[in-house]
Amino acid sequence: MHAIDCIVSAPGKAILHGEHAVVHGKVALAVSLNLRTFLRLQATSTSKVCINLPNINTFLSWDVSALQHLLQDKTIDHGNLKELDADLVRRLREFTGIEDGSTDTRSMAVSAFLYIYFSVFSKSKALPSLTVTVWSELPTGAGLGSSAAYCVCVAAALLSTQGAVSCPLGPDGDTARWSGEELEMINQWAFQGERIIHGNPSGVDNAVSTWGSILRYHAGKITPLQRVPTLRILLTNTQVPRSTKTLVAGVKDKINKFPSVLNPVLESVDAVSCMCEQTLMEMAKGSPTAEHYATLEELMDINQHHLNVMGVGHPSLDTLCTVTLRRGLHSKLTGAGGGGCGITLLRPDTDNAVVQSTIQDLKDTGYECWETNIGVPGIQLHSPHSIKEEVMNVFNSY
Ligand SMILES: Nc1ncnc2c1ncn2[C@@H]1O[C@H](COP(=O)(O)OP(=O)(O)O)[C@@H](O)[C@H]1O
Ligand SMILES: C[C@@](O)(CCOP(=O)(O)O)CC(=O)O
Ligand SMILES: [Mg+2]
Repeated sequence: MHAIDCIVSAPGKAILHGEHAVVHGKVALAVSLNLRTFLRLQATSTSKVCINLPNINTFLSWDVSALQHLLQDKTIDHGNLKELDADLVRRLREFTGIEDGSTDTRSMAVSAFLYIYFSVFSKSKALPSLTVTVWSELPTGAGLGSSAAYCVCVAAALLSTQGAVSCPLGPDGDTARWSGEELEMINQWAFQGERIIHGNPSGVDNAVSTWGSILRYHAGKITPLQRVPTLRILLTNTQVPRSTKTLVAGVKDKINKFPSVLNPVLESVDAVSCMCEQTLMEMAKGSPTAEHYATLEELMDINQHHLNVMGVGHPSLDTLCTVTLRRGLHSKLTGAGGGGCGITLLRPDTDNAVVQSTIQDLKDTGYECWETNIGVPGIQLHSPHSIKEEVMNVFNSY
């Protein structure tokens, strides 16, 4: 089979409320971020599948014939996106030598790519020869959904090149989006990749990366928030590395150990998400008041305490909260926690001098910090001339 060239990009996300609780069926609110992952797929005639992942210093290739061998006598149930195909996972492990439960960056990225590649192309007569290069503006493993943006890009590019979804870019178009039905398919395949990387993902990250904007996510149900006030958010990366898979597993262990203690905490997080949603809707209807912002700030403080109770806090995140509170600003971790990133809510009238001093305080602590834009579009298809020079330069160096 001959693949078709394409370039796609998908955004990262910040979870306003509900991380971890969402894995256990509670409500989460999440927003897309203006930091994107870009993927270029090139059809080749080298009889090889090559992946270039410069963010994680991984450059690998396999002979298509060896990959074809792995699929021998294997039937893949394409309709079953409810769970991972355990036999395919086992074959992949044997082929790559990656151990079960591995949480190292390279193993997870390679396994997720190969899993989606095999599943998508196993229907085709022959596996295609191609080169995939992925480069991201997102920090990897820092709570901003880089794994989901990666999986959404891989799923969209492979499904497009296979023909399972269209290539909606016209001859003169710069960027294009897929139909709702096609996005649903991309999202489901990306979720399979997230299962490899997160172990037991809720699906909120891949949903935001696929659809973009601001979403309420509850037990697989995705509801875009129609009207929200403009939110100003400061993002801080504590630079403390952590693994989502390990943190998610740790919360599950705690719930199993102390169900009567942890279940009410999850219920309370659910209430925080719902109250935040309600407040945002009220703010969008009329003119937002200082009281509305005070409520949003208090909810952030409460949820940060919940997350500490779940065991996903970190001294670096405590420092973030303390440093920002000295300037009157409220913060919480975002994503899986254990280090990684936090968000700080700014009011529309927060003085620029206060913002700049806070950013400086956090930089002095050794953190990266910047004001971000939220609510950007989800997965997109790009023409090569619409891609930023910086990204094209990365692509062209492989
Ligand atoms: N640009 C990228 N290139 C290759 N792998 C990536 C990229 N972005 C994310 N990943 C994969 O996702 C993993 C990080 O996922 P995770 O621990 O869920 O953190 P987060 O999603 O918060 O960034 C990395 O270890 C890697 O396997
Ligand atoms: C902790 C969790 O709620 C979000 C994880 O986000 P991230 O991988 O840390 O960006 C897990 C999930 O929803 O699958
Ligand atoms: Mg992730």
